[in-house]
Amino acid sequence: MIHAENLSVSYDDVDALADVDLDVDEGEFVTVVGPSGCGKTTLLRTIGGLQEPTTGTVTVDGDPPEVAQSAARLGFVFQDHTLLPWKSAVENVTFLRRMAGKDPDPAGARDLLTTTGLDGFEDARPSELSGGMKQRVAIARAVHLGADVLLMDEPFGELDEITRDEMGVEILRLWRKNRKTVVFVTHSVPEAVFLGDRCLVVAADGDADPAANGSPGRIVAEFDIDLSRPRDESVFGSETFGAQVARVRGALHGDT
Ligand SMILES: Nc1ncnc2c1ncn2[C@@H]1O[C@H](COP(=O)(O)OP(=O)(O)OP(=O)(O)O)[C@@H](O)[C@H]1O
Repeated sequence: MIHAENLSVSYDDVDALADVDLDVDEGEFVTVVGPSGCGKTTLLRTIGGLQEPTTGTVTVDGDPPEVAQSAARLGFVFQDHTLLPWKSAVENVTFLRRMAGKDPDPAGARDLLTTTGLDGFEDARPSELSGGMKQRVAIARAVHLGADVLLMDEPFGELDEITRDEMGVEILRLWRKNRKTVVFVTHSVPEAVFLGDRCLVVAADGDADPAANGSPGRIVAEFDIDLSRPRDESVFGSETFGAQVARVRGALHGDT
């Protein structure tokens, strides 16, 4: 579904990403974990057609990302939820479909808001919602758009740990139901392991030494996550989960 080959991205004086080869299958949930500044957002933006690669190519279902984006086949969920403050939750959810020229389907949007735990808040404005609730609206909006691919950049980064765990369970439930292809960027190793079929570790040389900089991020390790599905909070206490988290942490610290 997503294919990237020999991808590198440089900004004016920063080499952000290099040598990325990546294939994500249809319906797969891939997580990307790595330290701050290693190029995770750059990777996601490049897959989404928001950033031009310096070298290499990316395709989404065989098309350039810009084509996939304009056909509303890509949905984005970012850390700052970018809801329209003057619109209600349900209007925010229907907005992108309307913009894409699709039937806005408010009844479907209301169902989706119920599924994401926002029953009774469909007509509330963003200012009346907590951070977690706003993020649920943003996720419902991306799913409602009907995109095949969801690109999520630290969507739970601003949330407290308990809400974050709940949102993880929620997103897996939605994913099971809608079977999207997901690329999910996070700083959190446990989150990356809990959510993913596969976890990519991105790091740059010198990440262990924050004073060193200048080298681009690369995919330095990749793990198939060996945890059965469906997964819920009970997974967190399991030995297998702990072992997988340790393996990913090891790779982040350069122990591969
Ligand atoms: N528009 C830009 N112009 C110049 N440099 C940029 C730009 N966007 C990102 N960078 C630089 O590229 C590198 C990678 O940034 P990126 O945001 O992709 O990393 P990240 O892993 O997502 O970081 P974080 O986890 O903190 O969000 C960093 O050195 C960053 O400062």
